[in-house]
Amino acid sequence: EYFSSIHEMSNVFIYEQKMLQHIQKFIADNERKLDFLRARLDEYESERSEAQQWGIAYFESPLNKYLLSKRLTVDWQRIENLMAAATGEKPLKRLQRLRQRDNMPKPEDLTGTIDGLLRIQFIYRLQTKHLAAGILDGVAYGMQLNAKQCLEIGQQALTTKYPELAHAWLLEAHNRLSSSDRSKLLPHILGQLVQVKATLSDSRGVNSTLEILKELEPSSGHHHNYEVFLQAQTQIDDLTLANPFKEHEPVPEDLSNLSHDEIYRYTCNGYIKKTPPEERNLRCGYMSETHPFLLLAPLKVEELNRNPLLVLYHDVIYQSEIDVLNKLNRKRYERAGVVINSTSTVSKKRTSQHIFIAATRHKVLRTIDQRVADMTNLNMQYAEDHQLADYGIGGHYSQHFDWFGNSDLANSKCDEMGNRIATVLFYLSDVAQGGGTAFPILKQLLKPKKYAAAFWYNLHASGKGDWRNLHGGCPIIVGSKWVLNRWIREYDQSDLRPCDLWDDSVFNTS
Ligand SMILES: O=C(O)CCC(=O)C(=O)O
Ligand SMILES: [Fe+2]
Repeated sequence: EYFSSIHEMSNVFIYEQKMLQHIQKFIADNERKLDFLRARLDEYESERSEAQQWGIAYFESPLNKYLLSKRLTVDWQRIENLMAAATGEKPLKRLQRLRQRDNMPKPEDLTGTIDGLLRIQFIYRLQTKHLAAGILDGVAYGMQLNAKQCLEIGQQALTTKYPELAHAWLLEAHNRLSSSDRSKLLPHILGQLVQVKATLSDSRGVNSTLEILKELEPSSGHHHNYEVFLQAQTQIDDLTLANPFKEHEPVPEDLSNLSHDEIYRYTCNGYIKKTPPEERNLRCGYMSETHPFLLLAPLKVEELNRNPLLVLYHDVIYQSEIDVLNKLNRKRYERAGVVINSTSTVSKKRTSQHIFIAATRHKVLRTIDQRVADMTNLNMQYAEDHQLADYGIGGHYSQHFDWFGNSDLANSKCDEMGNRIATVLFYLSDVAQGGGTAFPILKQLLKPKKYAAAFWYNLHASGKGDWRNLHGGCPIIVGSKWVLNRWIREYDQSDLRPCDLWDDSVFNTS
């Protein structure tokens, strides 16, 4: 979807360093040329002023005649050639080549970046004035956005689906106007505000604004005087102060009656969570019951939900194993980069990158699977390939079920291995801010914790998909996220998780 992987960003950051060197070369080449031309200018001027002192007698000397004719032929020709020559072509070509590289951000990546930022702002209810001041969810990053950048974000918020955020960004652009960009940007801000009003079906103050905008148009013949600007200025206040509104909708008092999108959002941002009485019965401790080996090496397990079961195992993957996964990941990734050369494919890969690796590829993958078998008491012979996923800034995976529904069944995704009975999700990295795994119906938000793994069943004992395990990866605010999915299939689990006609979903009403 967009330019987001930290790996790619650091690559193009290095290219930018080279691009700076090419500008330096370009400037140096041109300066040398200008220095040469300046020297000739001085030289010819002094020769001419000498000639002028001589007067007409100057031309009587054959030597002077020679000098003048030489100048006007050979020397001036050289100067003409030099002036006509494209100087700095080489650094320019090199610069262009760098900018044409596949992994350079394209215009659609820029809009994607802004979309990601708006999604983060919307989901985590971040305030525009904080974002513009470089504060992300309470953490200050020591940078500021200028009026023009705020205007650009506001414009895009309007074309996407966030008119309230557009409004807030346009006001922020207005607050951040400097005296030098005021005359240029103010009309744009006002024009966009009028469109926001139209989107919000609020016509108050729109007509008078349109009149002012007409006055501000360069073609209107009016000189841009201070008066009109003052009017425009107060118009912004009229447009907004008269109609104060919130950039984020108020949090509903009753969070139990919302759409899937909304409960997911309120779980990501922490408004939906278990109450202390709901948490009271959950256990936490060392698990040693599933496998004899675990009596020797018990696993630290935290129960996050009882029915349906959702648990988090701590410290169940090692750094040495993550290092191997990283190598396997990188190799595959580079190869994919060579095969895929159409731009859209490249930009799609940037959302969050998923790759599947067969357990046969490396011993470590089989060791991990043995541990998963101990953790889940399930048979790993019928599991899908290991799936590694990378998320960058703003990267997310909206709410979904891991089990296959009827349409997937029809597509025969659910082959002889059956449906996905359970999921084990390993966190291979910490995430600085955001990026939790949200289970809105279970009211749980799992913060990625490196070396930990979440485990849950996707199916009821009857084999029917359990919709209570609706979940998703919340957008990353700061940092990147790397996970490993183990999807375990139904086939051959009957000894371990006996099939049952009994369907526990009937106890859950909604
Ligand atoms: O990244 C996450 O937190 C969730 C990932 C997930 O649900 C999936 O890959 O199916
Ligand atoms: Fe999932």
